Amino acid sequence: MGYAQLVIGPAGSGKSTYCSSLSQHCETIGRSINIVNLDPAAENFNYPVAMDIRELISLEDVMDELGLGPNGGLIYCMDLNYHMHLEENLDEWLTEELDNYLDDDYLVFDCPGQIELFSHVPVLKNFVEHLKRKNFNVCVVYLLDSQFITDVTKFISGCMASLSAMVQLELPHVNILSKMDLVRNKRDIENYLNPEPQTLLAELNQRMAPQFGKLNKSLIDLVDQYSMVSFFPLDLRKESSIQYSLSQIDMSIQYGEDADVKVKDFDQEDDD
Ligand SMILES: Nc1nc2c(ncn2[C@@H]2O[C@H](COP(=O)(O)OP(=O)(O)OP(=O)(O)O)[C@@H](O)[C@H]2O)c(=O)[nH]1
Ligand SMILES: [Mg+2]
Repeated sequence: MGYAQLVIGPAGSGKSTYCSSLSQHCETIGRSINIVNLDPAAENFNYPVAMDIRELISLEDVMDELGLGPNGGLIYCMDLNYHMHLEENLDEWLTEELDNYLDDDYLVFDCPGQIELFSHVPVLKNFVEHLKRKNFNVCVVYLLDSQFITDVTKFISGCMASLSAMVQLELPHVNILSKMDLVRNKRDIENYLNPEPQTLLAELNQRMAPQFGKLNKSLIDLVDQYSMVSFFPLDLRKESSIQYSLSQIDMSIQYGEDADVKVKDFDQEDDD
């Protein structure tokens, strides 16, 4: 059994930075972890790259040859079904690369930020099926920028994007609020880490015209029913914060038996 995190989230939400901090953290604690670049548009990394999709396909070539823009080009690059005509397709490339990893190996996939990849295009879904066939326990790590969460409407839109990924990928799912170091007023954010549905609804109603009342109620019910209004704050300056997120993720993919101990290590007090 292998283990994998699929790191997704809106463009610029901090996925690659998270991967590099995680890589450093694991090096510090002497844990083996392999970061995979799945972003054909990526230019440079601050982490050692174990596998790199750019070996297979480059966004620049696709844009040049097919006359696509950056977003269309990226979706093209990522789609397994489009690769039939390539000498080597993504499926084969993955199979070959994954064969280098043994039981118990832990992979972290740094995905591109195009929201289409996890909202309606089946690319990541196919990719996940492939990992499952290869006997990987996979979970989604959805990163949302803390700066999104300064008001309730942005929060709901971030939740909806996360929900698309949950519905489409059907995997264990960990929501993380990234860039906590940028949060000035901690109290604002704390209200959103584990909010009461009723409070959210009241805020939403206050922000919007009265005719949206029913829609707001349905939205909040939906978010509540998927019990997804729960984000872990991640502050990359703090080892304890990285450790805590990692322990939550590990639990969701049943990695390691000492997960309980790791949770206890986290001292919430040092956040203040
Ligand atoms: N202050 C702060 N800045 C961050 C943090 N994480 C990422 N950033 C900054 O946010 C920007 C985007 O970070 P990336 O890690 O490239 O984000 P990404 O999600 O990989 O972006 P795409 O791959 O383009 O979707 C960069 O300027 C980072 O330096 C963080 O924890 N704190
Ligand atoms: Mg990135």
